[in-house]
Amino acid sequence: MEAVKLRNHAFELFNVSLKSVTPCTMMLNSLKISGNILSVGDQSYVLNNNVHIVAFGKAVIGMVKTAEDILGDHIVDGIASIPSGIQSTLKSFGKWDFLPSVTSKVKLIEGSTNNCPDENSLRAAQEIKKLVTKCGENDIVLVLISGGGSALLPSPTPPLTLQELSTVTQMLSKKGATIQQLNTVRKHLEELKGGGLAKAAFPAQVISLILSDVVNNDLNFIASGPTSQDFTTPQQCFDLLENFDLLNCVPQSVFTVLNDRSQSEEFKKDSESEHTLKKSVASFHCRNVHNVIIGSNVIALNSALKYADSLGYGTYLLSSSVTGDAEERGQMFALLINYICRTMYSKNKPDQLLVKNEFDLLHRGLEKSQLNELCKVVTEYDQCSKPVCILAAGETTVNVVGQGMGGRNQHMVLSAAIELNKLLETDVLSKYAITFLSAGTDGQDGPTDAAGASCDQTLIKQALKLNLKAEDFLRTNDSYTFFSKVDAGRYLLKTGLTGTNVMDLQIILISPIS
Ligand SMILES: Nc1ncnc2c1ncn2[C@@H]1O[C@H](COP(=O)(O)OP(=O)(O)OP(=O)(O)O)[C@@H](O)[C@H]1O
Ligand SMILES: O=C(O)[C@H](O)CO
Repeated sequence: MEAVKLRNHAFELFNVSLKSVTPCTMMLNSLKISGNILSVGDQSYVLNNNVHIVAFGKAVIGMVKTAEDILGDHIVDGIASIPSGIQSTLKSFGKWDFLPSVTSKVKLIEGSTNNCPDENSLRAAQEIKKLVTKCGENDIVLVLISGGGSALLPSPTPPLTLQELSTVTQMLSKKGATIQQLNTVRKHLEELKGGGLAKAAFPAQVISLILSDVVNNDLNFIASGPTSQDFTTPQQCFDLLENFDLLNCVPQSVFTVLNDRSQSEEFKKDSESEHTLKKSVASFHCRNVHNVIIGSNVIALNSALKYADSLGYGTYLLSSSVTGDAEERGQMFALLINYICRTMYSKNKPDQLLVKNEFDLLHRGLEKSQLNELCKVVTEYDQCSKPVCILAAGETTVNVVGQGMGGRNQHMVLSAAIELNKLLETDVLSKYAITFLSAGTDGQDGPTDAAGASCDQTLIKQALKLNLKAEDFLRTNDSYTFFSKVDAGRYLLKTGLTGTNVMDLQIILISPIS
């Protein structure tokens, strides 16, 4: 019973954190209007029925809606490239405040099912390019960007085709490339990325409002930095393809595009310095651009912490930038759960297994100071009989080798569950109710209909009773099938597309069994 209560709490915490990152709230905090003056951060713009909206990403539909509420008749026209099915999902969840009015001047184009660029998103990207290209210096181009923007703004440089672009990005993603690596390649294979949109919009005044889904909020990589100056090079793309052993697999046109780009003026060495000409060309086009990050996972984490506190948990924020291999991170979280249980169980008495646990965690990248602090707070919570809530967030990667269905969150949770099952042998875990949840705030983990999954220390044993061997599902990247089968799929978290996107959240809840 206790475990089910914790699982429900974890789902609630996740939903609360989603609410805190609704695009509407963040847009209202960022755009201020007084008379005909629009203020965005420290910049002001004169409004004169001169605003053109272009938007792309999983969270931009709600951003468009709020921009319309704020700017009203100043909006002339607009195009938004949004994920397939998002309007009907938002309607079915009653999220009317995310939906632009039927008389909206912004044309919504749905595309890129499962984050794969398609003809619809290609058309949206072409229309976006056309719209910004016709804008002059008195026009304001309001660019609304969120994660998923790369797939929703495909602009392959000929002779590369849309299909070939998809193939290359999927190959890299499945090999476990980070979003920075993936988007480095996209920036050199596509026209509108890496500052390309800013270039097309020049000389208009460009305001980019960006909801971050990238660790450390690096502008250059969110949706492949369409309005920010790029500092990567075609050579880096060759190196990446080589490192991932893909040089012999990618289509010939990839080499054509990268080679052409290497030879272009932008990348020729400036004879006077080691800098490339590219920097000055790009900074020229970006000088009219005001890029503003309007929100990130820190907001989501803080609201979850607050809610956990109101439920009576003692809370601790572990990290807002969890990266690395999902399977390894899953093991790390399991060890961390065990470490916390041991810390509480040992009541400050010498405990050799605790020392070993700490050593393992240090080995997996957690810092000594962090573990000391964690021990201290957990002991305090235990002394006043508080259950514990640890939160983390970020984006991991998976080296997909199998043919199964899954996503990085479900993969991580399955890996954690396997490790917890092994740790159960040490006997301390059985004295605590625990839940571990990892889920994507966009509501879609990989190409599945689940946002993520949760587990406790009994999951693997339950699966074994059904003749399901968790290790096999992990090896074949089939975590979704696994979670769908155990306990009638109750460990899966299904939110539908959420209309926001600030990476993934991890939630650990631990409570002593009374
Ligand atoms: N069967 C699978 N098992 C585990 N992970 C998978 C599987 N298939 C895909 N993935 C992982 O899912 C991720 C891609 O999912 P998706 O396209 O939804 O990315 P995303 O990061 O959520 O998108 P964006 O950042 O653009 O919003 C990659 O990390 C990929 O390795
Ligand atoms: O669209 C993308 O490139 C990713 O979501 C990172 O922003």
